[in-house]
Amino acid sequence: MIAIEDLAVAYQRQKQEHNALQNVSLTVPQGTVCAVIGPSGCGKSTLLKVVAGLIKDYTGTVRINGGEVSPKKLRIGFMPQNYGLLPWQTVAENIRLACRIKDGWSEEKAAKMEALCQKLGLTDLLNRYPQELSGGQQQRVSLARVFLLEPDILLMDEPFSALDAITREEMQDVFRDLWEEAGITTMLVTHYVEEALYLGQQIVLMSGSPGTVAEVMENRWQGSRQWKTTTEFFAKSQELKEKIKAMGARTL
Ligand SMILES: Nc1ncnc2c1ncn2[C@@H]1O[C@H](COP(=O)(O)OP(=O)(O)OP(=O)(O)O)[C@@H](O)[C@H]1O
Repeated sequence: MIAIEDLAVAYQRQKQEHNALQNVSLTVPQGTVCAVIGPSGCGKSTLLKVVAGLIKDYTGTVRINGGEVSPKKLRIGFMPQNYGLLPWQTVAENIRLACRIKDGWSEEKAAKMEALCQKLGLTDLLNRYPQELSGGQQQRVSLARVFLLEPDILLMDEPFSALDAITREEMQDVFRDLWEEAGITTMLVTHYVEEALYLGQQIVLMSGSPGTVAEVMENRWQGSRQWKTTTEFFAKSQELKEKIKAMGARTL
């Protein structure tokens, strides 16, 4: 579980403090996906960086499974928008990387990696380098790496936004299938309201600036392909887009 209470973050710019986040409180229950949406610059990435332990200078409390945010003690899976692959390492080396650092390598991990690669269609690409792959393939490598790690929490910062619409939807399904098996507590930052409505059990709408939680919605249809084709889904998407537009931002 991720529990955030009264979080505030300020950045220093030109010798002045600028509040990026203020009064942010939210809870992500164990084994659920929380989708965070909101206008550009409202502090979504800042929020993820705090939970990832990358930003330590904040006020308020952030607890993961009841304890402090400690990347040394916890397994934190982080998927950035640009996939975060090392260009000088092959696909296989990239997938093994996080596991090797955390646990060393084992036969069990090798078997799990083989199964994941088969599921993700990566078996024939293992000796290639990231720059020899399409965006969708790179995204699959990034997913294989993070699911092989079996993290305590998974943080995804606009993971599918660099992909074309068809590949993006395909990758949402791939993620949904992997997540359903692993049930990892996940925070997903996205610009796409449809993605939030498809993948998030909880949808957190943030407003800026400083960024704060404007609304929290429960979404009991999460993960349902059928829900994506309903007029209700379309209406809900429009409603969310209007809310974000009303905050003075463009959304997709
Ligand atoms: N390192 C930094 N130093 C100073 N200001 C920063 C820094 N990083 C972000 N900011 C500012 O903090 C605010 C929140 O930024 P953040 O990247 O968290 O927003 P975001 O909601 O993720 O934006 P986007 O949707 O465009 O990616 C913005 O006003 C941004 O300009």
